[in-house]
Amino acid sequence: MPEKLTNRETALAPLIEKGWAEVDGRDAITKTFEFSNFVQAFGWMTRVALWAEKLNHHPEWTNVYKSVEVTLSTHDADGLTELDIRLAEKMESL
Ligand SMILES: C[C@H](O)[C@H](O)[C@H]1CNC2=NC(N)=NC(=O)C2=N1
Repeated sequence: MPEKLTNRETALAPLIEKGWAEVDGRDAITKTFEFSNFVQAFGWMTRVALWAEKLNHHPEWTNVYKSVEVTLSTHDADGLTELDIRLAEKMESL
């Protein structure tokens, strides 16, 4: 069972700088990624999906044309854990 973040502010700071935001009323983070077209957006989702499966940690996300709105939280912990930080960092690097 993953543990909730203890170093919350420190762990979130680099992601906030990259455009992630805390979700109101829920222990989760969100970011909308914008791409140049649908194929770029869906290609990125495909790469993220393979990593999500490898990490056994899955995003909540919605794709509309060339934008992907992502919310990350750990359902098993009912809040943010290190897994959300790792998946967010992976999303930034792909
Ligand atoms: C059984 C399996 O390990 C769990 O259900 C995993 C799968 N992916 C998951 N993804 C997310 N975001 N939160 C979880 O708690 C979670 N749990």
